Amino acid sequence: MLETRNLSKSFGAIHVTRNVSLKLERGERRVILGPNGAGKTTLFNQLVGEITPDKGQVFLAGEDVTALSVQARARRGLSRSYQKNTLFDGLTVEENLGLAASVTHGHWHNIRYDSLTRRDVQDTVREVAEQVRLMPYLHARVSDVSYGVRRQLEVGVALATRPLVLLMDEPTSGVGPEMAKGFHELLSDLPRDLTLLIIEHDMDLAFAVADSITVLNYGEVVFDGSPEEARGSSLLKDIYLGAWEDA
Ligand SMILES: Nc1ncnc2c1ncn2[C@@H]1O[C@H](COP(=O)(O)OP(=O)(O)OP(=O)(O)O)[C@@H](O)[C@H]1O
Repeated sequence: MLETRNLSKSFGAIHVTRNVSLKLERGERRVILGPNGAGKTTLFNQLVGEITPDKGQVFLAGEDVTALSVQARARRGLSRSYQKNTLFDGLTVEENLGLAASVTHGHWHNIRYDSLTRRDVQDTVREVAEQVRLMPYLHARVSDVSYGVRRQLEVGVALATRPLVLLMDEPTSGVGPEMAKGFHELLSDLPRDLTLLIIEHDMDLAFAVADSITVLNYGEVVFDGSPEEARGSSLLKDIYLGAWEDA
């Protein structure tokens, strides 16, 4: 469903992505681990089209999308849930989901005042709100909800675009342990045919959600395997030092 072949990117003399080849099957849930500066976010930026690789290719559902824009990739089903603020604070949770769903359903005209009343948009909003557990917050203004609810909404907005592949960059960063646990459950309950690629520092999340784990170090894939194999890997213990004992 999502594949990279020998993806490489340098900034000046620094090789941030080195010949990265990944292959995610439809419905696979892959977590990318790696120490700070390993090149995880830069890899995501190349997958979605924000950064052009120096070398290599990106394939989405079998199509070479390397030369396509962010928007063209999004239209083909590649969606990213952003860590940075991409929500409309002055609107409600429902309106934020509705705007994303409106675009998906092609209601570009008079987007705020007309399209949100449409049946197809409302159905998508309800379905997504249930998936990301936002039903109790639908009518709350985004500026009034907690940080954790905002994180859920960011995932919801991405889901409302009906993606084939969803990329998430540290979805639980900054939320407390209780909230993070709820988030793991939420991710585990997402539709099984949705392909997920998640950058994560939190080992609990990685092992709870992943079918497979890829580890980057200095821009290079140093491990690709199951969570069980990852747990047994001495190489990864070396890379992460004490972090594994906390997992
Ligand atoms: N636009 C840029 N210009 C120059 N160097 C960059 C640029 N973007 C990233 N880098 C460098 O590339 C390296 C990898 O950064 P990246 O953010 O991809 O790592 P990361 O694995 O996501 O790290 P973190 O876990 O801290 O988010 C870092 O050394 C960073 O300073």
